[in-house]
Amino acid sequence: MPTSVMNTPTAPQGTSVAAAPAAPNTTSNAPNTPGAETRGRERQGSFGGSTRAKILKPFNTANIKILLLENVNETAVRALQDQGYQVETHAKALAEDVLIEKIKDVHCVGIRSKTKLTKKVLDAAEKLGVIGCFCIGTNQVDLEHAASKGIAVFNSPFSNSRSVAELVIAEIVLLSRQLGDRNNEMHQGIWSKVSANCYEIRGKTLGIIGYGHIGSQLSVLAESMGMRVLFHDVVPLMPLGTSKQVGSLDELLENSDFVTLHVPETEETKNMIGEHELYKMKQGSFLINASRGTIVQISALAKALRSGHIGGAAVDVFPKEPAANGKFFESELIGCPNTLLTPHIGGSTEEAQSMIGVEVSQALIKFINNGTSIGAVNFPEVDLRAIRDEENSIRLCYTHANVPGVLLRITNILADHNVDKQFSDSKGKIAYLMADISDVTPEQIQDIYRRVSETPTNIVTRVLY
Ligand SMILES: NC(=O)C1=CN([C@@H]2O[C@H](COP(=O)(O)OP(=O)(O)OC[C@H]3O[C@@H](n4cnc5c(N)ncnc54)[C@H](O)[C@@H]3O)[C@@H](O)[C@H]2O)C=CC1
Ligand SMILES: O=C(O)C(=O)COP(=O)(O)O
Repeated sequence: MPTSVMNTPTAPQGTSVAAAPAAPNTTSNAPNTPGAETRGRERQGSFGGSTRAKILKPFNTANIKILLLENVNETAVRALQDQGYQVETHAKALAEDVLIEKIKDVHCVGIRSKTKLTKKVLDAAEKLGVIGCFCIGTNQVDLEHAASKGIAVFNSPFSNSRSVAELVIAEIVLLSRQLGDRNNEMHQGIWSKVSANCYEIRGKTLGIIGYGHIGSQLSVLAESMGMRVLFHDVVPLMPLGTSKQVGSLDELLENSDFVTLHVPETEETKNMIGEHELYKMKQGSFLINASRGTIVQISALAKALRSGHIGGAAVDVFPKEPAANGKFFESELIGCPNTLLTPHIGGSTEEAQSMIGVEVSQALIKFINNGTSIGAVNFPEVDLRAIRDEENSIRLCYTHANVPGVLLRITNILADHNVDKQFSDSKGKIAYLMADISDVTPEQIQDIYRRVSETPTNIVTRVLY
């Protein structure tokens, strides 16, 4: 059972904000930064008129350690520091052995698409309670294993969608005009003015595979450029504008001038585009991949480009990407005709990174301070309305195995207390219960904590004051 600042109270001396109980390995009992406290109150507002909402917190927030990797945006660093947390930042992804050492005693880790949080890495994380993916994709995290350890994972589901969609629009025009090749030639001092096989995109058909946040945004932009849009998705979706959902992947491939991929990396999407699919595509058509590198078979694509069957490709993501800027990149696609290669920059804009920083840091703060798991990708989504700002009121957050009989056990533990409100939900093998309890003495808090955390189904028990 992980014991950490985030989940283990010891000897409460009171329940007010300033006198929050010390965590087990706490050396200082300093109160929160006053700024954070005031801001928190403003955010939560008044509660039922005269009574304010209570600012919940996991003990002394200065004890919460956050590790941010891969140059997570400054908006997030500031927001987390404003809460009084200790924040360590790194510009790059860390090598696995370094990560295993660093992650040992942090309560929260923030990553982007490169850091692999595997079972091995997660098992080394003794105190980890929450992960923030400061991106859309969450395939780099072993989500199920994280959930089994009571670790909630949050991402930013759409803050960089527009940036990806705009990049793809640009690439459609660039491929259609062979701009990558012309640009390379000019940089080598070669003047080569050609119009053969260069086209307007007006009236051409764009085939979108995966009509989610990015695919649907792209659909609107492409139609405004005069394109016809077809899409393929595993679920029936409302077509935007005059776009049309087709019945199969093959139908999309056979009828599109441009094919663009916007699916997540899953068992089903790995190697989704190989030789068979490329040769289903029209002669001279174009392929764009800004989803995940494993979705397209690179050797097959290189072959189809060199043979001229595929007229050009724009590839932003690769099965193996260098760990950091300046590291060597190699791919069979280097040197292929009319092929645009970019270093995974689909979501790399100032706007997107700043919005992602705000969005994910807020989700992390809400989970750490309030127990709120709304928006978690691997965890039951649970929230309660604000707790009354009264001494002796607490919030119990209980992550447990999703098996019969648990709620009865918890009800028995809480039977003699005043449970103001309670909500619980489950996802797969785990469940999460939040309960606000009033009029409890410090001794009773200890007793509730001990009895709940000793239940056989316990994964993580936290008490917030
Ligand atoms: N290059 C970059 O920098 C970025 C890449 N991405 C990648 O783009 C992916 C898509 O992003 P969003 O549009 O936000 O995701 P989303 O979850 O909103 O949409 C994905 C769509 O794909 C569909 N889908 C899933 N499996 C499918 C299958 N086998 N066949 C057809 N459709 C399938 C889903 O039903 C859904 O509609 C992300 O998972 C991420 O990997 C996202 C942002 C930036
Ligand atoms: O949002 C995503 O899924 C991306 O692929 C963007 O990744 P990044 O934050 O640029 O490492």
